[in-house]
Amino acid sequence: MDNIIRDGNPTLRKYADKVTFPLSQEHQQLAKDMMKYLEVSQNPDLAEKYGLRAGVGLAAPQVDVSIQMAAVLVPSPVEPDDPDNHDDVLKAAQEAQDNPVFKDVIINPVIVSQSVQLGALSEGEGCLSVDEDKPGYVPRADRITLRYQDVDGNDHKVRLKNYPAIVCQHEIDHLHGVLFYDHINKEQPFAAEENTLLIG
Ligand SMILES: O=CN(O)CCNC(=O)c1cccc(Cl)c1Cl
Ligand code: NI
Repeated sequence: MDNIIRDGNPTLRKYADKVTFPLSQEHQQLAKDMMKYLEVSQNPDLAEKYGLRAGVGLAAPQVDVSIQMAAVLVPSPVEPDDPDNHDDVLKAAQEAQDNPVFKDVIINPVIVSQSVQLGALSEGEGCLSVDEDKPGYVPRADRITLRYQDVDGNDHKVRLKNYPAIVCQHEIDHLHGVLFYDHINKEQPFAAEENTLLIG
């Protein structure tokens, strides 16, 4: 996954192609590699060792494959007992990953319904394909109903809210050629429509 493309590469602005089943060997391997990247990037030691930015999602267009596939790994919010104790931090990161809030490779995802209620991460969003900081709220639907196929072609319909819902919308945006900062208010980046839920 050291081949993550950056903003400016036209692939990031394409509407990605639907995936056909059964998955080709190449697409099966890509799904595995993208999830592996997220797992490794969320392990503090390995992330440091390989110089990886942590990610909770990764979309195929970010590795220059314009298909509707994205890996999502939203860990549960486990805090270390003692944040200054390295072993505690590692243990917490492993535990957080072992029972994730949402973990799957979403293929041909469609948001079939979403709340009027908006939500935005209080810290804004980041993207492996956008090197410069883009401060500001990224207003999204706070709750979504998402239909997708997994790598085996099974249909799923899930209801997500708050952080996992935000992450999936960030990834689905990638499949539509949209980047998170497209949603940030240019005049007032931290102005959120009233009754926007600030998350985290
Ligand atoms: O598309 C995926 N990436 O660019 C990976 C790096 N960004 C993140 O993990 C990330 C960080 C903050 C908020 C959101 Cl929503 C996401 Cl997704
Ligand atoms: Ni991104």
